[in-house]
Amino acid sequence: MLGELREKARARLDPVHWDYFEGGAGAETALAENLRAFARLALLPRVLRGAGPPDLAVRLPGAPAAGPVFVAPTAFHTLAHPEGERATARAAAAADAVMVTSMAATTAVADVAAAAREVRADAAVWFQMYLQPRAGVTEALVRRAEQAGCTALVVTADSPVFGRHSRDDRNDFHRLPPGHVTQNMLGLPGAPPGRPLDIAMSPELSWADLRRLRAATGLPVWVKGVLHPADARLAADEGAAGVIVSNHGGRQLDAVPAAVEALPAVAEAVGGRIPVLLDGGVRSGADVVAALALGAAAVGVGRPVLWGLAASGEAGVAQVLAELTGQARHVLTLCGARDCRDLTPDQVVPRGPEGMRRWR
Ligand SMILES: Cc1cc2nc3c(=O)[nH]c(=O)nc-3n(C[C@H](O)[C@H](O)[C@H](O)COP(=O)(O)O)c2cc1C
Ligand SMILES: CC(C)CC(=O)C(=O)O
Repeated sequence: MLGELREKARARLDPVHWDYFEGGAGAETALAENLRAFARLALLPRVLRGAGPPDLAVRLPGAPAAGPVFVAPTAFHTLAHPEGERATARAAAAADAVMVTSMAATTAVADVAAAAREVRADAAVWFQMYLQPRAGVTEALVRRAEQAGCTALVVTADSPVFGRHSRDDRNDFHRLPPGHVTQNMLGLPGAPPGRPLDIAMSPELSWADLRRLRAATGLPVWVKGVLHPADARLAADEGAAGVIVSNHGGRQLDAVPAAVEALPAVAEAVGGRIPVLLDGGVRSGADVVAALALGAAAVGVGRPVLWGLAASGEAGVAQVLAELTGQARHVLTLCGARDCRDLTPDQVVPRGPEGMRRWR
């Protein structure tokens, strides 16, 4: 089903925009590995545990009762569908999925949050941001997110520079076509009148900037793009609400491991002090359950949401979230789990003859 939506999206989209959504950095090794790494994993169910139908609700800072699948932040949804992020937000709210809206969204955060709340008064919308070096910009964005009613901030830390997306270079796709605007970037300090401020990436950022952000807001602050266990430990020390293990869908450093391969060491380093989320390559309920068993509290999906949106707007995103959540429920039941936390890392083994080695 996801495959069908993907093909429908490909057929509908301008090939240049398809390449932007679908592509990765460099040779697209990390992008491919995100999928291959899940394919290399098998699940070991437990039996006769009297578990009953699983309870899928997860409890996170900024989302007290959401499903285990969230919408990872992706830019430029109006390129996929005229209703853009509003359609995504409505589908996410209806599915109890946290929507992380991007600072590079083509709909203002206030409008994204309002669309979600039309569907559910307590819908969780989080705001993703790249900390901005220009004075006052980050603060202004934080105020907008707070005023919009966002319940958490997500700081993307894996982007000290823009990733080099080979397909975008080939297509010379480096700015939005007329009619599409990064609405969050309008009217900020330094923005040209009537035009959005360019998003800046800065290699100068440090934990001190995260500290400043935390001092400037009462919202929980997640750190996205953590792969090294030592950084996960630092994030916990620094008071982050949680970390998101992610290689940015293979769009930043191409030499990194698959997200799910980085997850176990991060979960171990954090030792339950803060929740760990994961995104990158999640395409099935079995992928969701494998990540939960390896220590994720919930998992994000990026491209599948864009496929749904491009294929059929809000209904397409709803289909993607329903499919993944429905599969996850089925797989949890087959694994004998009561809920999303009732799984252990020993229930995930490598596929192939080596998989069961530890029990021999
Ligand atoms: C088209 C596209 C745009 C993205 N834009 C952002 C963004 O604005 N901010 C961000 O933190 N991550 C961004 N990401 C990364 C996603 O949040 C997420 O890490 C990734 O898509 C997960 O992998 P998946 O697409 O395999 O599910 C983007 C990813 C894609 C595919
Ligand atoms: C506007 C970009 C910075 C969005 C992004 O993070 C990406 O395309 O991966």
